[in-house]
Amino acid sequence: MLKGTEILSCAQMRAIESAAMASGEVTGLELMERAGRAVAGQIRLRWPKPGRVTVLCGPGNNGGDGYVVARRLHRAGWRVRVLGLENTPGPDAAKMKRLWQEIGPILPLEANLLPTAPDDLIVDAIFGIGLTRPPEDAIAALLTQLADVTNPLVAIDCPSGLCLDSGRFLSQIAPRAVLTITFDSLKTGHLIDAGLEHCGKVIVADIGLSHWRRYRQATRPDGKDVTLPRRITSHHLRISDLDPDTMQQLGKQSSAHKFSHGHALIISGMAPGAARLSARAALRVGAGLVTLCPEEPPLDIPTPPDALMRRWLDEPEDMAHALQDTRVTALCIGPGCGIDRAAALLPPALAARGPCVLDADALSAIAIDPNLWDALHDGCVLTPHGGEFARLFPDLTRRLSDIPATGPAWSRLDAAQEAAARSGTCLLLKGRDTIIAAPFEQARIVTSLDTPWLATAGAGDVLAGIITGLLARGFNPFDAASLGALIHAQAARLFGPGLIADDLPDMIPQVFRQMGV
Ligand SMILES: NC(=O)C1=CN([C@@H]2O[C@H](COP(=O)(O)OP(=O)(O)OC[C@H]3O[C@@H](n4cnc5c(N)ncnc54)[C@H](O)[C@@H]3O)[C@@H](O)[C@H]2O)[C@@H](O)CC1
Ligand SMILES: [K+]
Repeated sequence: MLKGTEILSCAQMRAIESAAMASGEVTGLELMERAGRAVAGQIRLRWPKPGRVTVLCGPGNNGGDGYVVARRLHRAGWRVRVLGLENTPGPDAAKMKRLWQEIGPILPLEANLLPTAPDDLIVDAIFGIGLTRPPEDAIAALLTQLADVTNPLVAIDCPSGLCLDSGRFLSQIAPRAVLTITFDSLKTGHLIDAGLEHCGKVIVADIGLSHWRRYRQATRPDGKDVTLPRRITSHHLRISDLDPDTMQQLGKQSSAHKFSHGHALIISGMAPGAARLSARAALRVGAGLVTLCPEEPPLDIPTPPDALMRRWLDEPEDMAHALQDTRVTALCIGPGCGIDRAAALLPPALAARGPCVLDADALSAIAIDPNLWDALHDGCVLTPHGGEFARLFPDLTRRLSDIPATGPAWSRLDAAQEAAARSGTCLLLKGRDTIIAAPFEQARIVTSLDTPWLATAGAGDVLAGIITGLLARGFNPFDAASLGALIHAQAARLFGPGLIADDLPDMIPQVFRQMGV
């Protein structure tokens, strides 16, 4: 079963930590020592020669981790400066602070004391998952300055000011880390919105909590009650997460024939190149047959690929007629279609209630016609980019653009999940942090920060085609959309610079080979 790596919310992380401590098998102090040890270890791995480091320690346990890092780097021969706060932190952090004070002083946590030498490392241990409101006064000034420094910045749990539930900054200006070390699991904010860009490389350190992540009993056998972690609701999906069943399903069996892999119809319209890109992608991803459906009679169209079939589809009745063929297993409407043509063809297309990708002009048509909206069903996959999402869900987009005053801030993940619930369809919100949400399902995130060349005309048409091809082959909408996003990003990654949308479908065989399909 397609799954991915669990992502936790901050509340889930806290619940797991509480469950671990309530068990009596580990203390908060021990967890803090493990966390600090993991961070110091990662720093020494990447900067093997001891240098100079300034550790910025905030008011809570994130700061406590910072004091552990300071102690451990000092022990490893680093020249360590610590900037911290006077107010007494919680008991564990206070203990770690005292242990550091036996080694060295604590300077005030002020912007003017940031290092001036450009090579000095900075460890950001000001705020982690405990940030609940925008930083103020001296800390706000320090974060502003921190956003400007060019020194390598290592963040403990996250760059300070980031809301780890939403990936949005509660501070006005955000520091940018080269390396972030987080604990036990990724949090949503590492993967979406500004967090994706500002965390740098994210390392997940195992601090021995995984047992309690799976823990589901309210009372342990020894009679102790523990706080239950809430259900895991989202996953990060990467090529390495694919399971043998999915890979087998992506492959083709020697006994199968073309109809075993479905038949996709791709509606073409005023910009036929877009639909051809979708159709080519649907073929490459393994649909048995793909038919391009233009509005003019396709008497003599010499455009490749020759493997494409063509069928004239003009009036709504033509669509209804085409969908009576039970061998048609998926439909794609939107790329280059034209809003009027999409609006005319959508009623019979949706009435057939088969698997269907709705992209581009189909989304614009749905945004202005409540009847089309009402006809959506759970076989549909909506694939909006930010602008199309804003037309479909203006209120959700407004919430995303409001400056958050408290954490957890409303996130792109929240928006995609709410949109999927409202529409009753699977929804794929495109971006470098593509979010795939389906009603009553866990959401998935596919990241592609390292594929800037995907920002090119036609890339979305290819994605729509890949998903349509996978739907045609029998993948359910949630899996088809998730795998589609994954294959699409990997195709761009493998091609690299110079990519145009036409290249993407032809990279799919290489993606499959790399996956081991
Ligand atoms: N969850 C876990 O399993 C573990 C967490 N650890 C660390 O503990 C951190 C969480 O610690 P805390 O809960 O103490 O929270 P933080 O250390 O992230 O934040 C410190 C405190 O600052 C206060 N605060 C929030 N917003 C503020 C603002 N704008 N201005 C001033 N003060 C503000 C809050 O009261 C919060 O408790 C994690 O990020 C991680 O670094 C580790 O020590 C070990 C294990
Ligand atoms: K931090």
